[in-house]
Order: sequence, then C-alpha cells, then structure tokens
Amino acid sequence: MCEDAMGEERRGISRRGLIGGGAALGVGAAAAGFGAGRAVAGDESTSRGDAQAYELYGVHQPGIVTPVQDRLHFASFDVTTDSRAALVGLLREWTDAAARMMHGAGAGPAGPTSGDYDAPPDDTGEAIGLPPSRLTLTFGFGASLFDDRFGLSGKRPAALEPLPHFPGDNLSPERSHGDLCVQACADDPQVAVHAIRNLARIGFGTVALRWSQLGFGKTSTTTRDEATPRNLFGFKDGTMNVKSADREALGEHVWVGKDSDQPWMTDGSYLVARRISMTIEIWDRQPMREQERVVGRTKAEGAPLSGGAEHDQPDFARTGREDAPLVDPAAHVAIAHPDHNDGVRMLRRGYNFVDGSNDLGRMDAGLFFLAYVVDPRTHFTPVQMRLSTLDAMQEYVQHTGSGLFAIPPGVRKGEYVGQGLFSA
Ligand SMILES: C=CC1=C(C)c2cc3[nH]c(cc4nc(cc5[nH]c(cc1n2)c(C)c5CCC(=O)O)C(CCC(=O)O)=C4C)c(C)c3C=C
Ligand SMILES: [Fe+2]
Repeated sequence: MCEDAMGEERRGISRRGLIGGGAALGVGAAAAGFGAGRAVAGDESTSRGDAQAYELYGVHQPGIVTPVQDRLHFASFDVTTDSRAALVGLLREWTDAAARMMHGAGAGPAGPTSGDYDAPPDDTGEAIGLPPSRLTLTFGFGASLFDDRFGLSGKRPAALEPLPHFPGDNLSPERSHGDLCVQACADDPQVAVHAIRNLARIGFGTVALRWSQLGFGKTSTTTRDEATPRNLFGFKDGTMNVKSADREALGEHVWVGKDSDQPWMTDGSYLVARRISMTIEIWDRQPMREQERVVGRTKAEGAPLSGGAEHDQPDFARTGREDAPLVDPAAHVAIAHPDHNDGVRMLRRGYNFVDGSNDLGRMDAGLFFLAYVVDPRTHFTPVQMRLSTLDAMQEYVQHTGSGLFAIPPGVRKGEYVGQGLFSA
C-alpha cells in the first residue's frame, strides 16, 4: 500500500471508529454529550426535559434570572468588519451555535468529529462527552457598536451612555469596553470556555476577542432556596439580591419596559461588568471586628450587625454602646442599601476570580461584578458614585476593568439574537 493510501486508511479507521462505535471512549463520550444533544438540535424550542440544559429561546435571554451556575467565561469582542451584512450573518451563526451548545450539541451541525475531512471541524471538540452543564449564553451590544459603521447610530439607547469615571477607578483599556459581549455560564468551566472559544472561532474575520475574564465561584444567587455563596473576603454575598421569583422587582429594576426610547430593547436589560481587584492579603490581616464593620454584616451568618437573621433587613437607626449605630454608616451594605439610593435594586450575578499573582507575590484576585439593571443611569451610576466616595470597603478594592452592554430581549425561534436592532 502506498504511503498516501496508508494515511487515508489510518484516518479512515479512526473516523469510522468514532462514528460507527469502534472507539469506546469516543463513542461513549459522544453519546453522553454531543450525541444526546444532536437529538434535539433540530427542534430548539423543545426543552429536552433535562434539568442540566436550558433553552436559548424565550422572552428574555437566558443567563439573567436563570439560577446562577458555578463558572463563568465572559468575553468582549470588537467587530473588525464595516459590513452590516457580515455582522448580521455572525449574529445568526452565533444564535444557531448557542442553541446547539446549550443543549450539549456541537457548535456546528456536523459536530467535532464528522463533516468534511478536508475542512476544519465545525466544533473544537473539548466538550465531547460533557453534559450541557446548564450552559447559558447571553449576548450584549456595547456603545461603540452604535457608531457610523453599521448605520446604527440612531438606534443607540440613551441608557447606553458611557459610565463616568468613578473616584479610585484604575481601569485598564485592555480589560474594558467592546462592541459585543458574551457571558457564558456553566457548571463546568470546560463547557463555558468551549462555548466562548467556538463563538470566537465562528467569528474569525468578523470579530476579534478584545478581552475576556474567567470566574469561579458565584457571588450571588437568583433563587431563594440556595445557600448564599461567599466572596473572596469570606463573606456571604448576594443575600439581598433580586430573586427570579420576585416578578415585581424584576419588572421595576431589571427588565426594560415598552416605554424605552428604543423599542428593540423592550424585555432586554443593561449589563454592567466591573473587574474589581481585592487586596486580599491586606484584608486577611484585618481583625474580625474591622472586617464585619466594613461589610456591615456578620461573617458567620451574614446577618445585619443591627441584629436578626441573614435575610432580615438591617436597622440603620439601631444604636449600641455610646449611642453609636450598630451598622457603621460607612459600611458597604449601608452605602449600597436601597433605602439610601432612591429605592433602586440590581440583579447581581458576579464571580470570584484569581488571575495568577503579581510582581509582589500577591494574588491578582477579586470579584468580577456583573449586574443587570433596567437603566444604569439610575440603577448603577449613583450607587457606584456613593460606594466609590463613602464605602469603607473602598480601602480594599480597586476597579480595574469596566464594560456596559445593552442586552437585547430573548430570541424567538427562527430569529437571531438582537434581530430587532437591525430590522427597520
Ligand atoms: C455598584 C454596585 C456594587 C458594587 C460595585 C459592589 C461591590 C462589592 N460588593 C461586595 C460584597 C457585598 N456586597 C453586598 C451587598 C450589596 N452590594 C451592592 C452593590 C455593589 N457591590 C448592593 C446593591 C448590595 C445589597 C444591599 C442591600 O440591599 O442590603 C454584601 C452583603 C450581602 C448581600 O446582600 O449581598 C456583600 C458581602 C464586594 C466584595 C464587592 C467588590 C469587590
Ligand atoms: Fe456589594
């Protein structure tokens, strides 16, 4: 047999093995992950009844009120073409790929090990055998998308105006802004990374990755029945978060209504992303009294320092010895509380991160703060202005990256994400 033929044969055996049932690991894995997903990929509106898979299609995008998964890969992209048609084409492809991957299928119709042998696979393969892992993909548009390149300047919502500079900000341009964003959340980090990697691969020639952030350990929940997770200061975080069952609060503080200046944003939201570095080595040397004073809650239970249990409201008027308020007025929860911010609330969905260590041998650690709000001008900027000037926690944190994105409503079957923005 000539060498070419031997090569063909070797490749043939390997592919037939994977497709026809020869390679036990490959096939077993495919059946558990991509195989199972492919069965439903043709009918994306039908839930597979598997608690591990969420649906892309709906009134709102997934990944906002969806129960918060354990892992995050967040990516910001810049569009590298001036072609509106190419941008729309990409959003169509991303929508199809997202629907497939959320069901545990490959990013493309052929999958990682089938398809044209002389072309790159339409899925990269590292998620073969992995279940959907509750993957959600949430897409957003940054202010820079609305410049003159795509004829979208008249479609920019007023709420998407750039965030102001906040005292203490030390934002890195390499970790800020972007034309598009994708938030991938899953219980398995490999599934989240696989999703972003494949969306970036599909976008080659149309978008370029601007920055991305990995997160482990959620710092909030959106359901009442889960235990409140902890941030890297060791405190419960998310106690007073807006919960998915609280429809009234969602309508008031999270979802954009029909009264929006841009009708295409109805049922959408705005995502504020802030990479917040935490000087955990300094924090770790603070007495417990100081740590609890800064947060305004107990470390063990997460209860307000004014008394009661975790989910009780703090009593800011309650005083202790020498008539001093039990919750320091400069405590984080005092500064951020709705009572001191015109009643505004936000749906927080952040993650802990550790991006290695710095030159001083300190951990480059922090909280990748993600919050969904109805309007950042009323629901984020004033709160963050107060925090950056009055919050006792400010001594231990520094904002090092920032992004603000318009999150369009959910996708209807047969449509693509953000379609309303591009229709007349
Ligand atoms: C601008 C908004 C906020 C930023 C930025 C922020 C950063 C940040 N927060 C913690 C830790 C905790 N935050 C807690 C509560 C809380 N935080 C915000 C807003 C921002 N936080 C709000 C609106 C609230 C809720 C206030 C309330 O209704 O009582 C808590 C307490 C528990 C809880 O309710 O979640 C902790 C702990 C860190 C570490 C951090 C930046 C690194
Ligand atoms: Fe907070």
